[in-house]
Amino acid sequence: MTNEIILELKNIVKNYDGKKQVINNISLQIKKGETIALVGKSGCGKSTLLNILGGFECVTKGQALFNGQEIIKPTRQCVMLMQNYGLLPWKNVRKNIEFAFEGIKLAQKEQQERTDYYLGLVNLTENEKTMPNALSGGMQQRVALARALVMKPQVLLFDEPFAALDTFTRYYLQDELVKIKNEEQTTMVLVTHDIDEAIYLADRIIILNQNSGEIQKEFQVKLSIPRERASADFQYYREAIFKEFQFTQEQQTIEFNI
Ligand SMILES: Nc1ncnc2c1ncn2[C@@H]1O[C@H](COP(=O)(O)OP(=O)(O)OP(=O)(O)O)[C@@H](O)[C@H]1O
Repeated sequence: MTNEIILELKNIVKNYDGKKQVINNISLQIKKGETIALVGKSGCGKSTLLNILGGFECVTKGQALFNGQEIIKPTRQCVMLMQNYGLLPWKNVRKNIEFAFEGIKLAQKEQQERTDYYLGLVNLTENEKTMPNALSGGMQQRVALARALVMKPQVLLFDEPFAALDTFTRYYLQDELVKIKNEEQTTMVLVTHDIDEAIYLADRIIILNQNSGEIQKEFQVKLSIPRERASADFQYYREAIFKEFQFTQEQQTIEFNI
């Protein structure tokens, strides 16, 4: 991670159709190479914040900047990976990855080399001719990851990337992300409901508050990489984050006593 700021939110406010503010005066600076996890209860605005960073939503007030420039539309420098992978079912793995080169001028040789490299990085070299419907969910997500990486983006945005996968596939893909982070120094912002995933991957965890639309708390995760899920230090962060959620629960009115 460097000290250079790559993404910056300056006092942003977001409301849809003039309704309640989903995001209320959030400011955030993200450094080049940093991994940020956005967590919070359902509806607190995590995806909205990610969509603003990706250029899919505009802010109502304030500024969202990428390398100092206002974010106005999605670009190949800041790529979003969705939960549903978005693969083209009629193209094999290799062709799905190469699809990323559509519309850009890049020498054939460079396209081939990049595709080979990232197929290897996500461990899919042997499956390059396989069609998406013959791949497991985890493999499909790895294809989507490789397709994003061949563009050599500066930022990867993930909206609950592994939520649909079983626990062990999720662990495996989390390790893939750690590997990519080490090898590519890509800045990553991920929305997740999984506290362990946040602690395992992030340099910083941002908890958004559902009621106020503000940042409720920030945790700097000062654990060395690779992280040990069963370690006492890991548990320390789990407890601290769970406490944060319980704390807000105590503020709510209890509707049922069973
Ligand atoms: N395009 C939209 N138009 C109107 N309202 C929207 C739109 N997108 C999101 N919202 C509303 O904004 C609020 C925040 O939604 P958002 O999807 O950002 O939350 P989230 O924290 O990602 O939720 P979840 O964890 O359930 O995915 C919700 O109340 C949602 O209904």
